[in-house]
Amino acid sequence: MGVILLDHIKHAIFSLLAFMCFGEKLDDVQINQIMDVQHRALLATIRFKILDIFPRVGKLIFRNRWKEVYAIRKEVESVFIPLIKAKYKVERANSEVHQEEEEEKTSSYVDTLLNLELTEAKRKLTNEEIVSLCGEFLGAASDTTSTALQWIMAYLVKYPAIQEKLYKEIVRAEENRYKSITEDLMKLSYLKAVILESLRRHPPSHFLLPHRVTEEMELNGYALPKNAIIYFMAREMGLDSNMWEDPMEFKPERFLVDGETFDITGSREIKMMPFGVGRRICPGYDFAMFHLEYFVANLIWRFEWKPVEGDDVDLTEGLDFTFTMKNPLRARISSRLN
Ligand code: HEM
Repeated sequence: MGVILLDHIKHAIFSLLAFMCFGEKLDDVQINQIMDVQHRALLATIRFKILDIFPRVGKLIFRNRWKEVYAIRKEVESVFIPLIKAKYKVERANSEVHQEEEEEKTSSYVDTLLNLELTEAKRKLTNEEIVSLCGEFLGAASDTTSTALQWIMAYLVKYPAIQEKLYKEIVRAEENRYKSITEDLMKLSYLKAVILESLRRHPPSHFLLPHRVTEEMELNGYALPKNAIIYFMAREMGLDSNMWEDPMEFKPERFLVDGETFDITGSREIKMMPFGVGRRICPGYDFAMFHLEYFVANLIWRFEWKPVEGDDVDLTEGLDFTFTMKNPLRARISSRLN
């Protein structure tokens, strides 16, 4: 039969991100509630894209759609604001009593936002502004990371030799007992190569966010007028046969070049851009890489993953918010600890 992995991946990633965002270990009921409202808010941004095009006239013509947008926004606020207010109370109590201890504690995203002072406006952020920023954080981080993790696991299920090689690297690191989990992960070059190869083959976003040309210019003989909107084709870059040998093949070894670390930020050379590059690069790329390394290392270290009999692991892409697996990964999992 096998387990369908996607729901578990989504729940695990979302729980971690909600902890980073609100600084609380929320229970499953709260996590499901945030996931649900966040999902519907994201769907609304896609369904109601037209409202961006004619914001003023649209308010009259599409009155009912605007009502729906406000309703979903109110729902998001009703879930997020109590969590923000709870943080606010803790902040105040702590700053009155233990200011020094507080400085040493790890902050959540909401803590940072509560402390932020808008220097020009000389004010703090409102609760509603914090809700929007938390929504952006969870929206940008959750689907992308879950999608990437599912693709990586799909390749490891499909290619047992690659899974075995990765497992051996993880076990070696365990035996060597590096100082901390972060240090362990940094030394696992094959793990990093597997993740990079999967991001090259299946970047969760095929296009980056739209970028606007700020001044008229010429690029490779093409005239780009001021204010033109540019879409970068991230997926095509990773599959360019001028850059990559056998681009359709899954070969993590291509990222193991003489102990060199591949520069995902593209500051030396741009060969692929699953996170974008330059000034607008994904601000969470380092987090995302760390989370992927952490989850993949632990899932492979603890369990052996096999395809379901008669299922060859279908790598066809389908579109959700990101480019995910059309047929979600199913796998047979057995503990390696027996
Ligand atoms: C595998 C996981 C991820 C992938 C593939 C990914 C990819 C991207 C891409 C392609 C962009 C657009 C860059 C551009 O237009 O130049 C972007 C933007 C963004 N990402 Fe990520 N991302 C991931 C995870 C994360 C995480 C974990 C966070 C937060 C902790 C995050 C927060 C953001 C934000 C806030 C933006 C918008 C930045 C802006 O408007 O300039 N992302 N991401």
